[in-house]
Amino acid sequence: MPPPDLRFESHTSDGLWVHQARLAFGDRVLFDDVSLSLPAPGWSCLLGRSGCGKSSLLRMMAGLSVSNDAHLTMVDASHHPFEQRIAWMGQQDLLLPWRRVIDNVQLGAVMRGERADPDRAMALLEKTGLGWAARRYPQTLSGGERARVALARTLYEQAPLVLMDEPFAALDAMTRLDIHARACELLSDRIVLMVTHDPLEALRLGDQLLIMRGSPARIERVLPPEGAPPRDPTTASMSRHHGELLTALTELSA
Ligand SMILES: Nc1ncnc2c1ncn2[C@@H]1O[C@H](COP(=O)(O)OP(=O)(O)OP(=O)(O)O)[C@@H](O)[C@H]1O
Repeated sequence: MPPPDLRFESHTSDGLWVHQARLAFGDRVLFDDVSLSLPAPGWSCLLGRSGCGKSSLLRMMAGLSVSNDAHLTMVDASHHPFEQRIAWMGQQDLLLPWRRVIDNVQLGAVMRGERADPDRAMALLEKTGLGWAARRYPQTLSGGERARVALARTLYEQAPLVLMDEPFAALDAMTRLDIHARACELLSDRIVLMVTHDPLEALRLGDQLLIMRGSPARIERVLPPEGAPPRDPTTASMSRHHGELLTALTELSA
């Protein structure tokens, strides 16, 4: 049997735009009339001080209810509704302990009542280096291995837009470097918007860095160092950019 085709046609080659995003809780306006543009394909990393509304913006883009006073418009060239075209990866892997790893990868299809594709799930596990773990249960895996299962599950969803809320925050530095490289390769055909608190992670992965600042917050676009992601974190240029970004973020927090 031929291997499953893991290529992906996004139909969003012109990028994706968010317009007029507004979020308020009562009198407290977190952001208003915020716009951002996400390249397709490409990684955008969203940074900003704690509480400025990064996760809320991501949740709003995912169509989740955040507040009675929350609104945004999302458009891309396809003009298809976004509900079926978004994958989510958060800090918690949300793997079901009573299902084997391969069944966790296919969970979305099962929950939607669709026919699962075990060959495709297996091929994605192989791609994340976890083919050997397909029949294991999640609790028998390390944190880094579980994160790779969650990545395979995200990839299983053929969604052009992948929203990530600090997906690698709980991992140690070496495990993070490894999963950065894998995620970068495997999600290279998607539009990724990732919230992160780690400037180095943003510099390593981002095609663009978006910084939320101010009250109400607005979004500033910062270009990362030259070179294609995943960038080597040990170069002098990365160290310099890391320092500059940390300073900028510290100033924002003052
Ligand atoms: N239901 C709610 N009612 C009132 N305030 C809320 C509600 N949900 C969130 N907030 C507030 O909205 C603000 C933005 O929260 P959000 O989690 O989006 O921030 P964030 O930038 O992602 O923060 P962090 O970086 O710490 O995760 C916070 O101050 C939070 O307390």
